[in-house]
Amino acid sequence: MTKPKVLISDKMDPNAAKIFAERGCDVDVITGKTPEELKAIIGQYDGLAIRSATKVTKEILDAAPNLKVIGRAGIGVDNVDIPYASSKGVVVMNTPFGNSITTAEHAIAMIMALARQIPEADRRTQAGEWPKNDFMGIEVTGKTLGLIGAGNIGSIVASRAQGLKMKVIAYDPFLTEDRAIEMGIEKVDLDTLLSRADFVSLHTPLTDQTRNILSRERLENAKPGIRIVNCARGGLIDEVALKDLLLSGQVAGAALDVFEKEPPAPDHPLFGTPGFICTPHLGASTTEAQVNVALQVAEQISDFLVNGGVTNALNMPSLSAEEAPKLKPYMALAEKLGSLVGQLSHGNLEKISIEREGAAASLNGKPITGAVLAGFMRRYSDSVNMVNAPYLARERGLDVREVRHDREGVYHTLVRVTVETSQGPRSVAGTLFGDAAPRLVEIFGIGIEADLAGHMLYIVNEDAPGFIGRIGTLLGQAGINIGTFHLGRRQAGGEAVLLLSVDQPINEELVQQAAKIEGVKMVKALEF
Ligand SMILES: NC(=O)C1=CN([C@@H]2O[C@H](COP(=O)(O)OP(=O)(O)OC[C@H]3O[C@@H](n4cnc5c(N)ncnc54)[C@H](O)[C@@H]3O)[C@@H](O)[C@H]2O)C=CC1
Ligand SMILES: O=C(O)C(=O)COP(=O)(O)O
Repeated sequence: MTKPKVLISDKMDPNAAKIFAERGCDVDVITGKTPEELKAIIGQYDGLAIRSATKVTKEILDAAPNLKVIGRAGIGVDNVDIPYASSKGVVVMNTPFGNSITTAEHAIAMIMALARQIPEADRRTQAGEWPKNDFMGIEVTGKTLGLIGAGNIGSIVASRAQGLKMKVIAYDPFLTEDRAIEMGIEKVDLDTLLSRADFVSLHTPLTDQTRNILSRERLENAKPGIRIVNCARGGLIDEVALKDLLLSGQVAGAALDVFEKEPPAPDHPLFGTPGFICTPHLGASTTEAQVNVALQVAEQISDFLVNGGVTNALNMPSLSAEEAPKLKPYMALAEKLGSLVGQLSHGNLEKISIEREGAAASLNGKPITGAVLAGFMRRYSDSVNMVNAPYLARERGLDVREVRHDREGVYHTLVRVTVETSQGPRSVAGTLFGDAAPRLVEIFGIGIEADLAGHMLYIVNEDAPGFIGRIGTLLGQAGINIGTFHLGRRQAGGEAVLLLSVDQPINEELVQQAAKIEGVKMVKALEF
């Protein structure tokens, strides 16, 4: 049997190459390639081990017919086009915990560096000055630290900051009151956090919800003299606004480890701004963390290529060979239902129930529950997969109920997902056609039949003549082609839902235009 070939395309601890060789893979270490150069060589590899520098785009994936697995030695996978990798059958894995302590420590280092202006004081002292009178710092003891995102890294930062006698408050839609109490922190909304925090530290992935979360408006309305640390992802902060507000004194200091574009241009607006310090994406760069993630990623990739084992995959379930064929379509259904309910629910999400009815009741419920939770939490975390979703849900205090009904209802098999939101319970249900094809059959109490796939538009409206024509015209004028069209309603003339699959992504502007059409109560663009 020929050995699987693996490429390590980013700088990685040498232990990774050693493990690959020991576990039966041929490994090449070729770093620093341009996308064009990578495209030229990627075709020969079965596995790719990366950090954040390699961008695994559609073009790279199209040039990689043999690629079976991508392993990220680290956490964030926003440099990988996961939907496209999934469509090409490429498994994407990360190492969700290997560098979290190290990154949390970097955030703490940034807090201290800001409080005492260490980089500037060092620069001027080494330049021969003795600027003792120019640097009046602040103590962190007794100050309030506001965490945006309290997952793995955020919660480690919280405990370290508590050791420094800071008061910690957090904004995270997935943080329950119980978990907050356990961590000894206070859960608040974002505006409250910004009005109270002396320091803010960001620890979320970059998603549609978190992009520009520290916008100009939010920064302008924050507590005067606030200090900001970002060791998560570029794109979470409006960098130009940050410069203006540092200059005005509204923001007293900012420490960035990550930038919207990396590496940033040499004339980046923030460079040279008083109160601004930065590091070149060093959050994960310690010997300990790099050994951890290199070993883990090499073990995971080689286990997959040599034995078929799946660990920390973001787009594939872990399953035994016997159960797999029967459960696979259920898991696809479950993930779609979880994702739908996650995309349509807002507010404090503390409870989720997964009911299996008819044929589904007799199956192993764990993978189905895992798939629902993975779909549900996907938009909150890069690291969630069907295997770790139940664990993460438990850790975050999400109350997960699994219910089996042996009776058969209208459908021979049914999976129902209900979340308790601050607006009350919201439930969706689906079945399998021909035991293979997942279909949504109910949405918030309204019967409908639809395949949940690709780009979709969900509309709640008053059932009235002429409405569908108006939506069709709007999409047509925007050059959006409708693939499928599904309707449901409570009763004639009552509340109706419309679910469209479309060939192009729907932008926020179009959503706003659709929301203005007469009779429309709610519009949401969905992605599956
Ligand atoms: N600078 C560096 O070198 C490193 C950066 N990172 C980045 O740190 C970030 C956090 O990593 P982990 O803590 O491991 O991830 P995690 O998945 O454990 O935690 C992320 C948290 O953000 C929360 N969140 C999601 N959407 C939110 C929103 N709209 N508002 C507030 N909170 C929201 C989630 O509920 C979750 O608790 C990731 O972006 C990761 O890529 C990770 C390692 C090294
Ligand atoms: O693990 C992560 O998310 C990181 O951002 C670390 O990035 P790096 O591997 O140091 O390029």
